[in-house]
Amino acid sequence: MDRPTSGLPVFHTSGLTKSYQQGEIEVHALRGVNLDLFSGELVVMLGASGSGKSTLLNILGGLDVPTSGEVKYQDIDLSRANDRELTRYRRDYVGFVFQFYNLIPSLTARENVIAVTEIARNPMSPEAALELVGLKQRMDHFPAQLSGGEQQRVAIARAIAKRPEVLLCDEPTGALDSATGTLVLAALDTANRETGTTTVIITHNASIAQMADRVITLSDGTISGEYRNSTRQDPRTLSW
Ligand SMILES: Nc1ncnc2c1ncn2[C@@H]1O[C@H](COP(=O)(O)OP(=O)(O)OP(=O)(O)O)[C@@H](O)[C@H]1O
Repeated sequence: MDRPTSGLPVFHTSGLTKSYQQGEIEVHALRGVNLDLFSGELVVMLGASGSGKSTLLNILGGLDVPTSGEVKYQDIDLSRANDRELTRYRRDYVGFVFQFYNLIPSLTARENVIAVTEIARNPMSPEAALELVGLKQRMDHFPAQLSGGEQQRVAIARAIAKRPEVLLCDEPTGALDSATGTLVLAALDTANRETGTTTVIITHNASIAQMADRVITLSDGTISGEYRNSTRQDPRTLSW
């Protein structure tokens, strides 16, 4: 079933630009992005390599700041926030999932999640987070005893255990084969449905788009396309 989103934008960007100086050359990673993201929706962001996807995600997540333009999370102005405010924003509101899982090798799956829940304001239990991603039976395994897909699901459990308002995923299946990637996408789908966390997944892979409420395409630093799926497809039924 397609889950309606609330209609309230949680993120608002207008005229967002980001440039990097590389020696003599100025690289324009974002060239004026106008975007609203709505509470609870699952957005897939597509685009060729170099189109600006990671740059945009990093700005939404408070890991980077724009060169010009506006970016707001609710009433928090991320374009004007200082380092301390951005750190607090990330800690209190944002979960990240990256292509590489960044788990601590000497800690079990459960302990990797506990490392986050111990410092969160209103966490779910580590066991509940691991169960949500289908790893109930693997909680006491170390990363080296888990497959790539299982490690990524631990990383998702770690990201959602603090009940973030926003879950930002940069190529979460980039290092995985399609069967394993499907389980990771299913974990993200379940986490979004069950926790209501606004979710953005960036990918090169257009076949993932059918699992989204909304699909946004970036080309050359701007939004070149946007559509809403009439129904969200279960990622387990996607072929890619
Ligand atoms: N820290 C940086 N310094 C200089 N240039 C950068 C930096 N980060 C990104 N860029 C440049 O900005 C442009 C957009 O990069 P970005 O990583 O956002 O694209 P992307 O769509 O996520 O690409 P990919 O799919 O390959 O990860 C690219 O030309 C990239 O080389």
